[in-house]
Amino acid sequence: MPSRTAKRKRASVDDPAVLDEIAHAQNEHQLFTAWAKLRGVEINGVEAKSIPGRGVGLVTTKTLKEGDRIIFIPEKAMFQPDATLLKRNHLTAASPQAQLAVSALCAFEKLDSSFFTWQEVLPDENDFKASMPMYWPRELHEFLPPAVKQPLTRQITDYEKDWKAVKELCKRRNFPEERFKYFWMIVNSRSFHWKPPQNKAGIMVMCPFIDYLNHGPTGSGCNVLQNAKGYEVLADRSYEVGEEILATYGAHSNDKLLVHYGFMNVSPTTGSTGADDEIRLDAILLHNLTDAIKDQLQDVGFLGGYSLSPETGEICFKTEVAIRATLLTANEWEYFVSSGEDLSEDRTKEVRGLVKKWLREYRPHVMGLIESVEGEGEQCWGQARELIKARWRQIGDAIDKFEV
Ligand SMILES: C[S@@+](CC[C@H](N)C(=O)[O-])C[C@H]1O[C@@H](n2cnc3c(N)ncnc32)[C@H](O)[C@@H]1O
Repeated sequence: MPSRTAKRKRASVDDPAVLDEIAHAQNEHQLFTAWAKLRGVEINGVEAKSIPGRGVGLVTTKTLKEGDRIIFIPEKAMFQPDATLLKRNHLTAASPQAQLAVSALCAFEKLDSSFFTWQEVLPDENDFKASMPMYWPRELHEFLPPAVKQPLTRQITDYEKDWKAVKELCKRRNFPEERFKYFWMIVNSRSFHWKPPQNKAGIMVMCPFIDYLNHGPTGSGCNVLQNAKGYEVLADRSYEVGEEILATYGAHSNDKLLVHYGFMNVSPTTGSTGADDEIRLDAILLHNLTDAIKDQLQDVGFLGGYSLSPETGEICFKTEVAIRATLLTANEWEYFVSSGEDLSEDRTKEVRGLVKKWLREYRPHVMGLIESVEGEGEQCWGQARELIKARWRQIGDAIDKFEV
């Protein structure tokens, strides 16, 4: 039988401790934390705090041991798509993101919304305009590296399809497109996948409080696990008081982090962009490969998807294959494709030498782009311009560091 203390951990509407927290809340984050507890969220030893350059994040208020449960979000505390609304408006076939975004829009924007306290701690449209490429004007998109443009184009296509699906409902309820777009972006940057028990279909949900967790690269985040009752966050190591707790959103490159979350991973001490980052080489390689070689690569599924790790200086296997296609005989090349090894002597140096030559030839283009982002045009969209320049500088640094 669970002990009384264990039972008391979950707050109820008349929990005096939580009511006291509400009465003494000094800011919107403390109020929201108490509100989340009333919805059933369990919080152990962390609080929401401003983190320079990261908005708000979760910081420990006591020492924690590895494996300690820091947060628990029961299913009932999650914000889920509104099945009735979706059915009535024939939106059950819309994308999971559209379903959750339009449900959140309708629930959060109601005059008597019970989500007001949550809304108060979410980023606003201006935050998104400053950081999310989807919000930037098309003229600025032109300056983005190709590896950012690619997921951005996909994101815009997905968004447009979702807007088309919900447009009628939004019109009927007098929600301008900007409000749907805002909730679409909220869902994009802070939702979770939830697989309800009893084999029901998986859905996208929003989880109050857990969505304060900022991202850390692979290996630096706490453990966010799903069980039959909800989501829990466990300490991945021991923590001292005042440390930020991170979660890993995925092993994403800075290109993807920028498009989907509006930031890039950079170590404040070393400037390193971390082991998850990669510099895409497609634009460079595809510019230099002949059409015949491209056809050859296409046949074996190796056309595109080339990358360089800025952390280790390694080039990916696809790049190795593509460059070897220009250097080896058909027999030697096929042997490498199937075994990952050179048939006779090791050609790695030659391969890297050619990559270095092509990277050097591309370098002035990087400089030129940094200068043109700075140059002409109005100086509005300042933060957007800084982000674009920062990514080009990271690409430039990786090129400069590349050794044969
Ligand atoms: C799930 S929310 C995390 C909470 C958020 N910081 C806030 O203030 O509400 C995700 C957003 O947090 C910010 N973020 C997360 N991790 C970050 C990091 N490592 N560096 C900078 N910003 C980060 C980005 O704006 C991202 O879109």
